[in-house]
Amino acid sequence: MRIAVPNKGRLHDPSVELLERAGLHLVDGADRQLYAQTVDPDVTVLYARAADIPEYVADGAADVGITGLDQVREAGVDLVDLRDLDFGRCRLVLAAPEDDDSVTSVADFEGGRVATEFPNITRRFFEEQGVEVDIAEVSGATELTPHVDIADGIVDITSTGTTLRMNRLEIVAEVLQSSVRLFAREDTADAEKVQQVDMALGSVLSAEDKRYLMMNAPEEALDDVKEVLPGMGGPTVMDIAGSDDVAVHAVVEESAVFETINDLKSVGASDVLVTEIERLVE
Ligand SMILES: Nc1ncnc2c1ncn2[C@@H]1O[C@H](COP(=O)(O)OP(=O)(O)OP(=O)(O)O)[C@@H](O)[C@H]1O
Ligand SMILES: O=P(O)(O)OC[C@H]1O[C@H](OP(=O)(O)OP(=O)(O)O)[C@H](O)[C@@H]1O
Ligand SMILES: [Mg+2]
Repeated sequence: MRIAVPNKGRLHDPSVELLERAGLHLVDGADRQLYAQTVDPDVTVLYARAADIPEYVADGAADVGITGLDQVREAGVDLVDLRDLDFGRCRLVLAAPEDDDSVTSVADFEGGRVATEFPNITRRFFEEQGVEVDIAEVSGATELTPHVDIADGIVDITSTGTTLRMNRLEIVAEVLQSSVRLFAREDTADAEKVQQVDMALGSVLSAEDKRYLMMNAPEEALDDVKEVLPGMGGPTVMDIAGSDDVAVHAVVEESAVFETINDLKSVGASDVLVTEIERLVE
């Protein structure tokens, strides 16, 4: 099975890190190679540009791919969106110069010109809105084009909004919300290996916002301890040799840890350890 992974750009590092954390260690994963083997002899990584990954998966060069939803929509291929991997979160927006009052709505662009690295998404967006525009395809620095009379506005990626602000552009409309996903083809989505990879990636994401709590508690405090533990299922309780205390282990939402520890202390728990969880297969 072959996974297409961004070879460079901002998606490369987090994609590789996620695979590593999922246990799919790259054994000859030197950067900028075309292929890398993983610890699973049946799983190979194919490095490709984020923008080419949708085609690679659609054509069968890879079985699954990790890339942005924006790239899949732009490529216009029909892939199965298996899982949101929770990074590369951004929005594609239509934006225009702050000081240009002639383009403050989508309809204002009628007969105008829009510069973008995403011509297909942009064309579909304006078609759906029933607005006719010329599209100028550019390959970078899109934000400059309205200031040099190449376009009236742009369709481009924004996340923090810094780039738009720096270029004195304001958002006119949202075109697409994107994030990085695991994509498969219709005919690979149910394959056993694909499901295993999907589950492994999912187990990393599920573990991210959880913590593993370990503590000691007097046996008679056990009911109170259980009461204040909001965890998944019941806690694991173990005898401690030569002690009247028991050891209690539980998985707790990270957001609840602070409050839970205070509650645990007040019902008599001691020696509370909080650790991160690498993976959680539910
Ligand atoms: N500012 C951002 N915040 C969050 N995600 C982003 C941002 N910019 C881009 N992305 C996501 O990352 C994807 C790839 O962007 P990136 O800039 O790494 O690639 P690229 O510019 O095509 O790289 P290159 O041209 O160097 O191969 C985008 O399609 C989008 O899904
Ligand atoms: O809202 P912001 O946080 O400012 O992010 C938006 C910017 O991020 C991306 O560029 P990137 O940094 O990937 O540079 P690139 O143009 O070289 O791809 C995108 O093309 C925008 O220019
Ligand atoms: Mg970029």
